[in-house]
Amino acid sequence: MRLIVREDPAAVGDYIANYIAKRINDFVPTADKPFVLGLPTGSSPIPTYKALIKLVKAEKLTFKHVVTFNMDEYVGIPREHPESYHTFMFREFFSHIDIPPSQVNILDGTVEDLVEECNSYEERIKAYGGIDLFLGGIGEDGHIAFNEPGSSLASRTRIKTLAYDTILANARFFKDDVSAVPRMALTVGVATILDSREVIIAVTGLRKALALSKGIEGGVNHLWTFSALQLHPWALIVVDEDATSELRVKTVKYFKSIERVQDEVERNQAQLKANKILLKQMAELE
Ligand SMILES: N[C@@H]1[C@@H](O)[C@H](O)[C@@H](COP(=O)(O)O)O[C@@H]1O
Repeated sequence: MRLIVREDPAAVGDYIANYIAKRINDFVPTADKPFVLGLPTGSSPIPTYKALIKLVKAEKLTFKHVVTFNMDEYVGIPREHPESYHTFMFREFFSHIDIPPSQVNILDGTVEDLVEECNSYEERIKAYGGIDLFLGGIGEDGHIAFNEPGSSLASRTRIKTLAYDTILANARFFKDDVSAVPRMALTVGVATILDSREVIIAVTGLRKALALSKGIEGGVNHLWTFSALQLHPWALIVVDEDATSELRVKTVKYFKSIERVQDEVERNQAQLKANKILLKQMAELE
């Protein structure tokens, strides 16, 4: 696991957007071999979406050959509802980039057979060869997607009853009317996320500080489902300064030193490469 600390949510968004853009561009996706990207809703990924939109508008990135799978969706509110995750994704992201809507996958919480919807979602992910990179956020209680405290760490896409904490936290999107917040959701499981080749989590703000420390400094624990990422070989957590408030100074220093050393290694490698090119040019001149 790596932890990257940036000053504020905007800097977190820029870092993640550039990281994702590099991954997609290096992958060189085609129609036959698309890049498969997992995506979240919530306020945490908004700066990332804004920065990705800028990259697309500057023609430094295209989503033409990217297929997306969203983490979750409420049960029982229509897709057109202003607070459905379907509406959120098109409003905040998809309608501003060049992704063909047919390449967007979002769970449908309005179908009659919800179990079948969840099972076929897993099948669709498998049919694409799995998710290359899953971007996520976390709840204040450390949940990832809608894997509420106590969720199985081996869980797959399924129906979940929301925790009261989550209902209260999400009431802000429903004019603070707690009774209007759906009680259930469809969500990818912890194991679905762990299966992806790479996971990036954005954590910003003081209210996420306790969850961040539990997830990073505590053990793997189903009460803080985000902590399961400790089992992932390629997990990157990108946070702002406020979110580090509950971490030990030593933890923050440790992860900052890793980034510093890595930057040094990359600089040295770039210098070595430049030296080699120079030597080759000199040899050709002789
Ligand atoms: N299902 C979503 C999660 O995927 C998201 O991570 C969380 C945090 O949202 P925010 O980023 O707005 O704090 O909200 C919901 O519970």
